[in-house]
Amino acid sequence: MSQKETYENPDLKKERQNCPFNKEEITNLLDGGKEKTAERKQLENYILSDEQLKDAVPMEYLSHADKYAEELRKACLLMHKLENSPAGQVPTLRALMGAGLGSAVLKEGNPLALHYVMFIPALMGQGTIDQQAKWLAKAYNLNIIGTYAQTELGHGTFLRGLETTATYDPNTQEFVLESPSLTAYKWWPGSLGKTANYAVVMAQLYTKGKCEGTHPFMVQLRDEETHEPLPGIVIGEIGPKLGMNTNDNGYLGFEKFRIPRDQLLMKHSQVLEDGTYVKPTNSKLSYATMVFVRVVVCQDVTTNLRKAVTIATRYSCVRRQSELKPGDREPQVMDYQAQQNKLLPPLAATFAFQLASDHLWNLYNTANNNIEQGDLELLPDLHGLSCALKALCSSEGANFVEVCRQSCGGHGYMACSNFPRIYGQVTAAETYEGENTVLWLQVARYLVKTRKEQTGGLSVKYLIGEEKGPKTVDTTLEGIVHLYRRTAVGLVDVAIAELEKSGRKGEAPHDAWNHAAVYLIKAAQAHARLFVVESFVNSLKVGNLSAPVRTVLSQLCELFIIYWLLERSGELFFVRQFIKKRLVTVEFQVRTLLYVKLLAAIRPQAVNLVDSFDLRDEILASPLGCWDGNVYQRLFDEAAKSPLNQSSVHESFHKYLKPLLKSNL
Ligand SMILES: CC/C=C\C/C=C\C/C=C\C/C=C\CCC(=O)SCCNC(=O)CCNC(=O)[C@H](O)C(C)(C)COP(=O)(O)OP(=O)(O)OC[C@H]1O[C@@H](n2cnc3c(N)ncnc32)[C@H](O)[C@@H]1OP(=O)(O)O
Ligand SMILES: Cc1cc2nc3c(=O)[nH]c(=O)nc-3n(C[C@H](O)[C@H](O)[C@H](O)COP(=O)(O)OP(=O)(O)OC[C@H]3O[C@@H](n4cnc5c(N)ncnc54)[C@H](O)[C@@H]3O)c2cc1C
Repeated sequence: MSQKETYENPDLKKERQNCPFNKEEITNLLDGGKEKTAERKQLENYILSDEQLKDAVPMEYLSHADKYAEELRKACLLMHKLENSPAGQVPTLRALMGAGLGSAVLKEGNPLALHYVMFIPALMGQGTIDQQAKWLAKAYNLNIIGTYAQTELGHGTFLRGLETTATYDPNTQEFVLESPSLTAYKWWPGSLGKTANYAVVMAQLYTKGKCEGTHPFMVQLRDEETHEPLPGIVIGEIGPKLGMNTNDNGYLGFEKFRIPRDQLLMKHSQVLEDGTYVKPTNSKLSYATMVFVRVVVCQDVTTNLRKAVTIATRYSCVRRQSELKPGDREPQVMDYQAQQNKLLPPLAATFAFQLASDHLWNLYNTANNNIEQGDLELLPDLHGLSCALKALCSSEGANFVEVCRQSCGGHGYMACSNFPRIYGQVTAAETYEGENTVLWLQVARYLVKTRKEQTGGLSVKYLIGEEKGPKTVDTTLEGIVHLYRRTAVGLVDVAIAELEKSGRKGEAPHDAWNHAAVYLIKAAQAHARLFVVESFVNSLKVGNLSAPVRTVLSQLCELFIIYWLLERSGELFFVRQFIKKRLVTVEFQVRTLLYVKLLAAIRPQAVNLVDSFDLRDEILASPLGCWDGNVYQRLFDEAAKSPLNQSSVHESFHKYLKPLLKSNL
């Protein structure tokens, strides 16, 4: 392991004895190879050995403004360290922006995240070669710091409803940016409040008196020297949030603010000098930056889930409570089947989500390269799958993190457990980059279209043509994946039937769509789950895995597939043919038995599995999850840091409590 302590909790020590598989093999698998693991470890040593990047006091004890200042200090220091990073700049940046290494230093969100996660990608995806030449080097060198300003006070989801206008003035060859109402103010963009001095701003483009829809504009917001907002720019921070409090989300208004014509990012559409508008090949190309972020969010929430599962699993093997066998020593809480039922499905989910996210990342790269060559064929499938997996990983991830917190009892409720921060991050991903319900409906639109038109991309091929596979109960893994497939197809058909029923009643298509939302969302979720389980099963068929690693991963795969089936059993009842054939009842009896057996089979390997994630204590940032299992001492040490413990009697006693006590005498 990366950290060997002198103390090791005896229960954890026992858990780690006789591990039947090579932990490093799993670590390498998750990192993407032995060399990548070595590179990651080297980078972690480089960053985490720097004393200046350590917190003097826990962040919870700082004011809102001090938290921001402290995190900005560390974020800037990290950028200075980039230059000499042993891992090279790009891998270092990737590690520093997300929930892994970066979160060990910047626990409540990186004030520079949006610059790298959205501003630079927007420039690359939306700017012409000339525009990239003008801005990209400046952005990479941090001569300018940007964000992505799209959401407004009045609209986040419905982009066609955005109110900010950019009106072309051919006389001066400028665009005039304007916020025509309070609800037109940009509201939410990360880093906008205090950090960024530039932004890619999405605004309704008007030229020759006609609105051409939302387009991206490169806009300077603050003076490069003084950092004061430029005249015509109204800017500020929106205040404390449930989590991510050092991402300085902000607001922004425009008062007839002028920018040159060539600051419309013109890779896909242009406005010529005389104001002539040149259309893009596909109007949704201006949404491409969001697609990229949806893809990386899947990876990010998976890393966060891994942290939560590691903390909860180690703690559950250290924690002893109650009585299992009368008269015996109190058992490790992990030995309760109920606790295994809480923790082993999320443990399995970390593998399932990572494998599906890897698949999505590959699709993104292929589709993006094709788009660069003018071939948009993969775009609908990429949009459908990125929406589906972003919504699935973030919603299931947030639920699982909460279960992990609950599994740690009272101590899980402490801020220092790190669950509040992890939850704050994962649940934010349910909302940002497309609110999940809205994304499910986008997925459903793609599924319905595919099923009806019998044409679609690779991820929806199963909806085209006749259903293949066994029609009766088949208890093999393939058989159960087929049940997922039949459910997914069945739910799309149920949704279509519902739409057609409304149509026959004379409802307009948009009303029919609204009235079928419950079915449409269920169909979209079943599709996403099918994709995840298929990726998991297929990944285990290929790959150079040793027999012991294949065995434990297969157990996790089977457990996860059955867990979801049991959890979502209600959905099977929507598919009429399942009930007719009594398939549901028989399947459940068989599966529940197997699920319980799998819990017992995986239980002894739980600590070894989370150890193989190889997450350093600094990244877990929780006394409950440390490698050494010295939970109680560490909780005491954390309590000692409370400002209320710096004196035996707090001054407020004399001010408020003492007079009150006296008055009662
Ligand atoms: C490494 C670390 C990673 C991450 C974490 C680190 C830090 C995190 C810190 C901060 C958070 C980071 C980022 C958050 C930033 C944001 O939140 S930015 C704002 C994001 N906003 C949204 O996502 C808005 C959601 N809304 C939409 O996307 C759209 O409005 C809509 C899709 C819901 C609807 O758009 P419409 O124009 O109305 O379209 P439609 O009529 O429904 O559909 C028309 C057709 O267009 C297709 N389509 C829609 N979107 C896309 C797309 N993106 N790509 C391709 N195609 C698209 C749709 O499928 C329809 O096709 P048809 O063939 O059926 O007509
Ligand atoms: C932490 C965080 C960071 C963010 N960072 C950025 C950023 O950097 N840049 C940026 O531009 N934005 C950012 N955002 C904004 C974010 O992208 C939006 O909040 C998000 O897209 C949701 O939009 P909304 O707030 O308008 O929600 P709404 O759309 O108002 O959602 C409210 C409810 O209405 C429902 N609803 C809306 N439309 C439909 C529909 N068509 N059918 C059915 N139900 C519907 C939703 O499901 C939801 O339940 C951030 C948000 C958060 C929380």
